[in-house]
Amino acid sequence: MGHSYRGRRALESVDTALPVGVTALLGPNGAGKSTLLGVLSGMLTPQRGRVELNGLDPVRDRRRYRESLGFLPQRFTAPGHLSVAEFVTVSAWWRRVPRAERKEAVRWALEATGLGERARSRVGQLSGGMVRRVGIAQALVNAPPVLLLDEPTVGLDPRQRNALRGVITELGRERTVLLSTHLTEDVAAVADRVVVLDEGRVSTESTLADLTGKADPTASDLDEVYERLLGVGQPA
Ligand SMILES: Nc1ncnc2c1ncn2[C@@H]1O[C@H](COP(=O)(O)OP(=O)(O)OP(=O)(O)O)[C@@H](O)[C@H]1O
Repeated sequence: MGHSYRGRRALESVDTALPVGVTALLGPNGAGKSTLLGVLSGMLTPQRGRVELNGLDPVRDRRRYRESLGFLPQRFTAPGHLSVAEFVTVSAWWRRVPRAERKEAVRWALEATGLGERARSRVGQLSGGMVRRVGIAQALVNAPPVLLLDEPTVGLDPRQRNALRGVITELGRERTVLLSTHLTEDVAAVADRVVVLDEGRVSTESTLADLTGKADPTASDLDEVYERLLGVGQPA
């Protein structure tokens, strides 16, 4: 599938299937990562080709499509007057978490993102990193089979980044997680597979082990491979 903004091609032709597990989406600035995640989330409609998620079409099956995924957009915002718990509860309602399960779902999502203590804080009074965590909590709240996370670790402090990596690894055991990142540390810590986008095309699609020739590659192993693949040095 492909996508253009006012005639300018941002995604050329991407044809990929996403298995269960964590796939990291890598690529230089402007490669089309956010556009791809936007199209997969159903927020952007591809001008060419189609998207399907477990047999669901984002337009034809709008409601069920939305319920089967969680999406953290690159520029996540939330109404400042709501408390963290209120906002995540509204997200749970929107994604049709049954009323009887909503409280527990919100508790779990806030716990997973380290927001348990901030449940009553107003979103408008939180720091940038905290708002990012709220964005991750709303993506997780219905424990969807597919999670799309656009740069989830940006703005998080090191402790939270590590905690979130643990949560993502856990979620990836049974779900499909696609996350974009510029940090090879994120990739080494959580990913099973890597998709590299370059100028709107998939230039590489591989397991981490095949890509690096190592069973348990480190971030610097990945930096080396990345440099070789794109000839651009480290991810921007
Ligand atoms: N709303 C928009 N209107 C016009 N052009 C856009 C828009 N959003 C993105 N683009 C263009 O589409 C291309 C792909 O952008 P995209 O944000 O998908 O890349 P990215 O890989 O996520 O980049 P980054 O790593 O910087 O976040 C870029 O050339 C960008 O300038």
